[in-house]
Amino acid sequence: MTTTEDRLPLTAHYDVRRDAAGHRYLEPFVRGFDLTRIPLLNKGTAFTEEEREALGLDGLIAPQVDSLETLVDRLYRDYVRVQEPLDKHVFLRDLQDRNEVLFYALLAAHVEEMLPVVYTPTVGLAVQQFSRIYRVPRGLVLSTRDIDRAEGTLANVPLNDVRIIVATDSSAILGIGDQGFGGLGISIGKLSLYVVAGGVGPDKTLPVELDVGTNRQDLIDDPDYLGVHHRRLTGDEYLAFVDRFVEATRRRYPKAIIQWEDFSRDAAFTVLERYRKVVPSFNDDIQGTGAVVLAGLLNACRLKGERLRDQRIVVHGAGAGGIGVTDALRRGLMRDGLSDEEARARLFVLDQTGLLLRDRELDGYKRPYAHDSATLDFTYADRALGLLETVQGAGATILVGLSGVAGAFGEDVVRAVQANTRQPIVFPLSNPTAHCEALPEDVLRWTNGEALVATGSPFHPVELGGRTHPIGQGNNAFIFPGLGFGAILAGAREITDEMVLEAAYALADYTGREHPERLYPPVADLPGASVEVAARVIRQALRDGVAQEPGLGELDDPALTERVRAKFWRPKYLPFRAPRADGARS
Ligand SMILES: O=C([O-])CC(=O)C(=O)O
Ligand SMILES: [Mg+2]
Repeated sequence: MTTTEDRLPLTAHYDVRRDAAGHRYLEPFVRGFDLTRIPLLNKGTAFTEEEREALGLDGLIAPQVDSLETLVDRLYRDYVRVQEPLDKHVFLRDLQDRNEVLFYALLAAHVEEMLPVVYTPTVGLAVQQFSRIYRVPRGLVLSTRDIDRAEGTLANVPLNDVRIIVATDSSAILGIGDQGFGGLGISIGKLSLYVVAGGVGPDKTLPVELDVGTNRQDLIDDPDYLGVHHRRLTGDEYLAFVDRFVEATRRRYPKAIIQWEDFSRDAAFTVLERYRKVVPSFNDDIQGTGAVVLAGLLNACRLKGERLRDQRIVVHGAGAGGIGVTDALRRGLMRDGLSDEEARARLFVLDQTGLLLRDRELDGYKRPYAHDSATLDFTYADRALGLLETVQGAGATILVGLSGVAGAFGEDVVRAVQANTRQPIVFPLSNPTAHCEALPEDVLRWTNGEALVATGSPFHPVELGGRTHPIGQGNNAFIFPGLGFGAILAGAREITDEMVLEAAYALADYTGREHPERLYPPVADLPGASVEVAARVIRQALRDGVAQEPGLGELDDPALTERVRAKFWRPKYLPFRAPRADGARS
C-alpha cells in the first residue's frame, strides 16, 4: 500500500517550480482555507482573482485584492501604534506566524527600526517571557520527552530542504543566563536575520530548542513554564542527547548547516569541537562574536592610523564570547606578523575572579590564555588581579567587554585605558542593553569624546562637544548571516577557522570601503555587508578544499559576488498554480 508519505515529499506543503519561460511559481499541496493558515503560503488579501478561483479561496477572503506593497504600508501604520517593545515583538511574531512573506517584506523595509524588536535587545525580553507569549508552534523542540524518537520528531517538520539550523540549549542566552525552553526565541530571532540580512529563504531555516531541562528553580516550579520541569542533563547524558539530535538532523537534512547558539562556557567549546567535522557547523558566540570584534578592532586601528599588532588588549569576560574573541584576536595579531607567543603576550583575559593566570585553578577552555605570573611584566600581588590593575599593568589600549556585567567599565577603568593612549578603543559588548558594561555616552564623556566605542546592542548616536558620534553595533549579526549563506552556497562540508577569519576581514574591508568613518556599517546595510562576507567565505571554502558545489572555482571575484546577489532571497509573493491532476508541470 502506498501511504501519502510515499507519494508526497514528506511533510512539505508546496513545491516551487519554473514555467516554460523560466518564471518561478508555487504549487501548493493544500487548497482553500488551509492556504490561509500556513504562514509560508498565506498571502492575505493579495491572493489574485485567478488564484482565489483556482485554489478554492472564493468567499473566504475579503473581496479587495491588494498588492504586497499596500499590505506592508497598512501593517506599518498598525505597527507604529503599538507602544511597548515586547508588544511590538509579539505583533511582528504574530505576523510571521500568519503571513511570512509579508513579515519579511515589512522587516526589510524597516530594518533599522525593527531589528532591535525582533533581535537584541527586545528578543531578550521575549525569551524571558516566552512561555507567556507562546501562541502557535514554530521550529523544532527536542526535549527529554521525545529525544528517543528524534528521527520521527524531525520528520514532523513541514520543510523538506532546510539549509540552516540555529540550535540552542538555552544555557547562556545573551548575557541573561539559563532560560530553559524560552531560548527558542533566540533561535527564531537569529533566523529572521538570516533571511532579511543573509538572503536565505525562510523555508530553508529551522529554529531548534534542545530542551535538556533548566537549572532555574523558579522555572521548574512555575506551572506556566512550558519547557520540561527538571534540572539540566549533564555529562554523558547531555552529550548523548545532542548526538541524537545531530544524527537525526544529518539524516533528514543532509545539506543543513548548524549554528550553535548561546551554549554556556564548556558546553559551547565541547559541542563545537565534537561536531564541527561531523556536520558543517559553527558556534556563533565563540566564532561569530570573535570575527565581528576582530573586524571592528581592525577598523578602529585604521581610524587611529595604527596597527593591531601594536595594541595591548584586555578582554573582560571568559565565557564563550570572551575566549572566542581572544582566539580571533590572536589569529588577527598573527596575520599582522606576530608569532603565536607574541600574540598571546598582548592579550589579557579576565573572568569573574580576575586575570587568567596559570597558577589559578581554571577550566580547560580558559587555560590557553592564562599568563604565567612569574613572567608577567607587571606585579602580581598575592591576590587576583582585577580589571583596573590589569588595564594599568598591561598598558591596555583596547578594552573589550563580554562579561554580561552591567557597569563593569567604570570611569576609573576607562580613564586608565586613556592614560595609555589618547584614543582608547572601548567595546562594551554584552547583550541585551541592560547588561552592557558601560553606556557609550559615559565612555565618550570620560574620554573627552576621544574613545572609539562599539556596543553589542543598538545605541543612539552620542552628541558631545558639538560632534555626533555614531555608535557601531559590534554584534555577530554582521558575521553569521553572511558566513552561513556563504557556507550554504559553497556547499561547504566543514566550516573552517579560516572561513570565519576571512569573514572578519571581509567585514573590515567592506566597512573601510563603504563606511570609512565608521567601526561597523549601519544596521540598514546589513544585507550589503552579508553579501561581501558570503562571497569571501565561498572563496576561502574553495581555497580550503571544503566547497562541494561545482563550478564555483571558475568564477572571478565580481562573478562570485554576483552569484551571491542572484541567490539572495527577497520577499515577494510568487504566483500560485494548482497542481495538475496528472502531476505534470503546467
Ligand atoms: O544575540 C546577540 O545579540 C549577540 C549574541 O550572540 C549574544 O549576545 O549572545
Ligand atoms: Mg549568542
